[in-house]
Amino acid sequence: MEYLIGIDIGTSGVKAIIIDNTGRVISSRIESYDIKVIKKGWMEQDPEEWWNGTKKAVSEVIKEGAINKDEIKAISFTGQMHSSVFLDENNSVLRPAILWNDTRTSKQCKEIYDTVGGLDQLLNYVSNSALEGFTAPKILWLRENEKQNYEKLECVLLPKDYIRYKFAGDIGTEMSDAAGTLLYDVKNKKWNKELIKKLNLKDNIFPKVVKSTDVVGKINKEVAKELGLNEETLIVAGGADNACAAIGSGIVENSKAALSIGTSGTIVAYTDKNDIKTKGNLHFFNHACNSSWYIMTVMLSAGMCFKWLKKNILKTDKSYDELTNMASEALPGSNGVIFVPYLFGERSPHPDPNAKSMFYGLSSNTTDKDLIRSVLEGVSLGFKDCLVSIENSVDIEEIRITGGGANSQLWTSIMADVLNREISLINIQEGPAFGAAIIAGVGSGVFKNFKSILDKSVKVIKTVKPNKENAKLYEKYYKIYTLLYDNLKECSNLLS
Ligand SMILES: Nc1ncnc2c1ncn2[C@@H]1O[C@H](COP(=O)(O)OP(=O)(O)O)[C@@H](O)[C@H]1O
Ligand SMILES: O=C(CO)[C@@H](O)[C@H](O)COP(=O)(O)O
Repeated sequence: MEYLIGIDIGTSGVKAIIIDNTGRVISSRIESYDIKVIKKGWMEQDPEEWWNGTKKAVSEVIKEGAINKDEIKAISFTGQMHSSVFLDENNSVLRPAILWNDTRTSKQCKEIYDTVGGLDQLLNYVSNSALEGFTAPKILWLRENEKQNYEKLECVLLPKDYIRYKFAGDIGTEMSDAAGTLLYDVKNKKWNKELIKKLNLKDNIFPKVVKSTDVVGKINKEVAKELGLNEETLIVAGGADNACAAIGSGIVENSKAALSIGTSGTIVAYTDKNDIKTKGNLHFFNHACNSSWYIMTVMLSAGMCFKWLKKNILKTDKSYDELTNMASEALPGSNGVIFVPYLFGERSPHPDPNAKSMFYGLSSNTTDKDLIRSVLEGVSLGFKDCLVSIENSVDIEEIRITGGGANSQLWTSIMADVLNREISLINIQEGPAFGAAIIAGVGSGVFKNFKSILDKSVKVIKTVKPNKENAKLYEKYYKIYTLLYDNLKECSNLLS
């Protein structure tokens, strides 16, 4: 038997999983860590914590899997996108990593637009708009605020590439993570030297870019010894977490999309075309398979809204299942209440840090059941807003739902009704780590290609059809939902 390890450097922890050469998950382990909130909007993590977490998670997952370590053929990596690891000439970390959800760089985003001459020009360069979370504004921030660190800066890496460096000693990245830096020419697959020059950034700090499935070396002898792994274990480049989550859901051909109700909410749609026009309200990144691309929307708070309602408003110890049972007793439409989910501002389809969340339509008859249902409906309306934008660029025939929210029958049926689309549930809920293990398998030759192994291992286990009557009601709610953002934009700006 041959085995493969996938490692996901997530925001709340590192997850390691082992799969076998049929794509079956053998064991899975998470080691959690925290985000350091330095001050409002400043989010950091120490790469050393990722590394310690990784070593623990890998040791444990091997123990739990009870497999012969010599049969582990390859390891690959995935992780949070955009977060910056700054290295000096000795490849030592210069300062804690600035994370993808850090918003300290609004000034630098404006500088990027001013320097290149606006959104259209930036889209011509890198196919994406300047968002605070992306890597480029973080490098500009370092240059302006920590001059000494910028002077010592020799390389910028993404989180999973730093961990890959610790495993193999190889400094580099691959296309799907390079795409999220805002300095990579996504269409033509190379660093955009012209943009790097315009921004007057050092041009030697961007590492070589390989394909996700490239074998970048063998495991470093000391790490092999420490983790008890065979020195012949291959290290495969890997991919960004959203690309790997898409692979792990079988999104490897046109007209398929994955919709994830996690802490944030994403829709990722596959495309083999490099000329997608997005107006900057969608992300357009390189995929980690088939030399393709994907279009993505990101809602900053999706499942987060439900967690917030449970903890901050209802202040209850009831489980999510108990709460959704309560919500199922409220009628569709939540007794006239519409929830707008912009708890952290929003990214898609409105890149607007000032966007505000609200319950609209509260009355003296509103119950806690209505509030819970309205949160599930409001988050689903946010997904509808994203889907409408994506479908202006590509056609989607199949939507596969994943993430914690997909555990709820009620939420998935509300989603089907709001989107007025059939939704598929799949057997794999391992997320990006599973995609990384698949990449390890394709890269090391254990699997022939992505499609053949994913057709075998990722199966649709259920389809949820929309209820026509509810869909009609939610069509009306969607109209009101979009009007709420458009009409209250000025008030939201005034309140910010
Ligand atoms: N049984 C459930 N019913 C409804 N929602 C759930 C359930 N379990 C988890 N969730 C939702 O999923 C969210 C967590 O999603 P998950 O994909 O596990 O998180 P992350 O994106 O942080 O990895 C929770 O905040 C909650 O909103
Ligand atoms: O910013 C993005 C994508 O553009 C996020 O999806 C990050 O990639 C973080 O992912 P998690 O660790 O929260 O899953």
